[in-house]
Amino acid sequence: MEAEKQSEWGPIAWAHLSSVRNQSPLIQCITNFVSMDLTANTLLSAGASPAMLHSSNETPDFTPQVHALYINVGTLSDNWLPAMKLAAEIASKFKKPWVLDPVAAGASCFRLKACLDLISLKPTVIRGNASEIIALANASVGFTKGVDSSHDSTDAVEAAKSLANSCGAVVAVSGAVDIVTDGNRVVGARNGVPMMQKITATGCAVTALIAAFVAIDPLQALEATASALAVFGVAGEIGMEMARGPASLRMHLIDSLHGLDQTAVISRVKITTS
Ligand SMILES: Nc1ncnc2c1ncn2[C@@H]1O[C@H](COP(=O)(O)OP(=O)(O)OP(=O)(O)O)[C@@H](O)[C@H]1O
Ligand SMILES: Cc1ncsc1CCO
Ligand SMILES: [Mg+2]
Repeated sequence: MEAEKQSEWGPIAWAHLSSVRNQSPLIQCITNFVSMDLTANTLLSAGASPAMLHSSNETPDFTPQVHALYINVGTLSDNWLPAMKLAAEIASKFKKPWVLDPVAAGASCFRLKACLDLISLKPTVIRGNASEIIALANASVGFTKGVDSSHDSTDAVEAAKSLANSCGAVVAVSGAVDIVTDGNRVVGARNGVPMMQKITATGCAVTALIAAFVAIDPLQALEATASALAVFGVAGEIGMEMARGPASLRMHLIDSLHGLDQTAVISRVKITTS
């Protein structure tokens, strides 16, 4: 599923979604309380199988069985961090892809250090908003308005490349244009609608979708990540045609993701290589 031309991205995204539907990868999610419902429903709608298991007592048995691990620090607390680190270590040991959502990375020293420690455990993909990626690349607090971004994704291209080069992960920055880089190649996905920012945890949910796409194509994490972001954006666009506001968009986005067909994906996916 190597991508060279813009016109090839629609079929690439469709191939990823089809594989997720056919293979139904098991995704362990250690995620925040706000996002659990939307995240699990997003994965189910896409055809994946979510499991919100986070106890360090069961991770040694469970993590080796999963197809990918998703870690999100949104409602981080002292006792969850060791469980996150243990799961990441086991995922790496068993060569399972794992994906990090560094929610509000720049909000506090505790959160920034937790994210940097997790990054040292070699995530396959990191997906954040622009302020989160800038905070990580600079290893400094600030740059953020809590969990929301105070930057555009295009402000974070160099930060994303620098972070990708320093840690070896594919780095994605969400926004009006979703940017994905492995430190060398940079692609932009232009799907989605601004109203998606008005539903809490859409970022968390799309990071889980990235984990499902990477689960079925772990050797091409950049292609899988860009495809997941574009597919989620297409579901948002189609959902917006029926929505009256954020609450109904949440419902229609999930319905649209479940119902996406080949024609819609191939005709709507807007990914460009810069
Ligand atoms: N202006 C925009 N136009 C189109 N789509 C957007 C826009 N801003 C964000 N999105 C989409 O909304 C989703 C969430 O991205 P966002 O950057 O808001 O994440 P986030 O800040 O991490 O969210 P959260 O913390 O609530 O999970 C992504 O799929 C992204 O592509
Ligand atoms: C609002 C909120 N606070 C911590 S996590 C979260 C969900 C969006 O990131
Ligand atoms: Mg977020």
